[in-house]
This record gives sequence, C-alpha cells and structure tokens, in this order.
Amino acid sequence: MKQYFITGTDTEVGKTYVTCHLLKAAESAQKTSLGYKPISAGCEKVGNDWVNEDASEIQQASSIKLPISSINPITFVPPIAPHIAAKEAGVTLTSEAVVEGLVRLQQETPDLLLMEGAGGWRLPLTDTLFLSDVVSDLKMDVILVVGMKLGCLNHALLTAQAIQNDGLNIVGWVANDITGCMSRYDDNLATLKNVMPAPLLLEVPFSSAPSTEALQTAIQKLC
Ligand SMILES: Nc1ncnc2c1ncn2[C@@H]1O[C@H](COP(=O)(O)OP(=O)(O)OP(=O)(O)O)[C@@H](O)[C@H]1O
Ligand SMILES: C[C@H](N)[C@H](N)CCCCCC(=O)O
Ligand SMILES: [Mg+2]
Repeated sequence: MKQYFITGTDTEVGKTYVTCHLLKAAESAQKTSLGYKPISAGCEKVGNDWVNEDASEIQQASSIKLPISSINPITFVPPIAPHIAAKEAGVTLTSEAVVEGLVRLQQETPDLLLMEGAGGWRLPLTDTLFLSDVVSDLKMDVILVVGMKLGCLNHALLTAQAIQNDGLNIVGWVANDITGCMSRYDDNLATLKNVMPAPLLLEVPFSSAPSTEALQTAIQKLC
C-alpha cells in the first residue's frame, strides 16, 4: 500500500480535482484506490449523513466503496476555517481523530491511499496544532498541487520549503491549470520546473482530463 498526503498552494486550487483524477487513474491501472478527507467545512445533511462535496467526489472516485462517514469523519456545516468551525461547534480537533480515521481506511489495504488536507499546508487545527504536524508525525510523502495563477510561484516555493523544513518528502508537484487563462502560463510552468525542489508529477489542463498516458505515468511513480 502506498499513501500520500495531498496539499495545495491554497484553498480552491484543485486538491480534490487532482485527487479524484489520481484515484480513478489508479483503478484504470488495476490498482485499488481509496481517498480520505479527514476534515471538511461546508457540509449539508443528506439523510442521516453530513455530506461535504469533496468527500462525496472522493467517495465516488475511490475504487473501494465505503460510507461517507468513513471517507470524511470530521464535518462542519459552515464553509470556513475548520478550527473556527470546530470552536463554534464546541469540538476540539485532535491529531488522534485524524489518525483514527486513517487507520480505519488503511485496514482496507488499498494499493493507493490519498489523504486530502483542507486549505494549504499550515492549516490550523487549534491555536497550537496544525494539520501539517499530524502529517509530519505520520511521515507521509506529500503531493503538492499548485493552482496555476499569478502569485503561485511564491506560494509554491514557500509551501515546498515548509514541507521540507518539516522533514517530509515531496514526491512531486502538480501543475493544475485552474483558470485556463493565466498570462504566460508556459513561462510560469518553466520557472516552476526550474525552481521547485521536487519533480513535476502531472500537468492538469483546464476543464479537460489529463491524458491517459500522463495519468498512468504518474500512477506508475506513485504505486
Ligand atoms: N483543472 C481544472 N479545470 C477546471 N476546473 C478545475 C480544475 N481544477 C479545479 N477545478 C475546479 O476548481 C474548483 C476548486 O477545486 P477543488 O475543489 O479541487 O479545490 P481544493 O483545493 O480541493 O479546495 P478545498 O481547499 O476547498 O478543499 C472546483 O470547482 C473544481 O472543479
Ligand atoms: C471551506 C473551504 N472550502 C476549505 N475547505 C477550508 C479552507 C481553510 C483555509 C484556512 C486558511 O488558511 O485561512
Ligand atoms: Mg478539496
């Protein structure tokens, strides 16, 4: 079993989008896949479940089918910073709760297990604990999704430095074209290829799937 933490240069940069492409590509390569979204903020009640859109997409993209509460055990209603939502709900976010949900999914022994963060790398769980602390304790390899837009060079480099300073390995970064209209896209991509301290794992075009070949190359590197 190979497992990775998916982080991004910010919220809304395509972590879920990329995670789902990788989970589905793994299945196409005859690998079992499972996604984990430990903490979500922005949920609605569907039947007896609190359902977050990321979690629902990840559930559908995973080859191993599990209840939404296993894919996403910690849910908050308002789409805000999770530690603030937790405080409002009278809940304390803990490392143990995140790890407990992960261990449950590891017991399914998928070939590929992808855990999506929320927001960017240094996401607070409390005023003294960050999701990055939990990932560091777990010693997970990291995939960094870069939302290709003006400002991403700085965000990508700072995030990569922070991950490495935390003692973790970046297995690769993903160039995700989230707008389809970034000025000098190719020049920005070339700069990132030169300056990032990790290899480009995958390029994801705007509004269309990456090529099957590119996805399979990425899966071969990951699995
Ligand atoms: N390559 C792309 N082409 C078109 N739309 C995209 C692409 N990548 C992401 N999107 C869209 O951009 C939005 C944000 O993407 P996504 O939800 O994956 O971000 P995220 O980083 O997971 O955000 P969060 O921090 O909330 O988890 C979504 O509507 C998604 O469908
Ligand atoms: C609600 C939203 N979609 C995200 N999942 C949460 C993003 C939290 C960002 C916190 C921050 O760094 O400011
Ligand atoms: Mg997401």
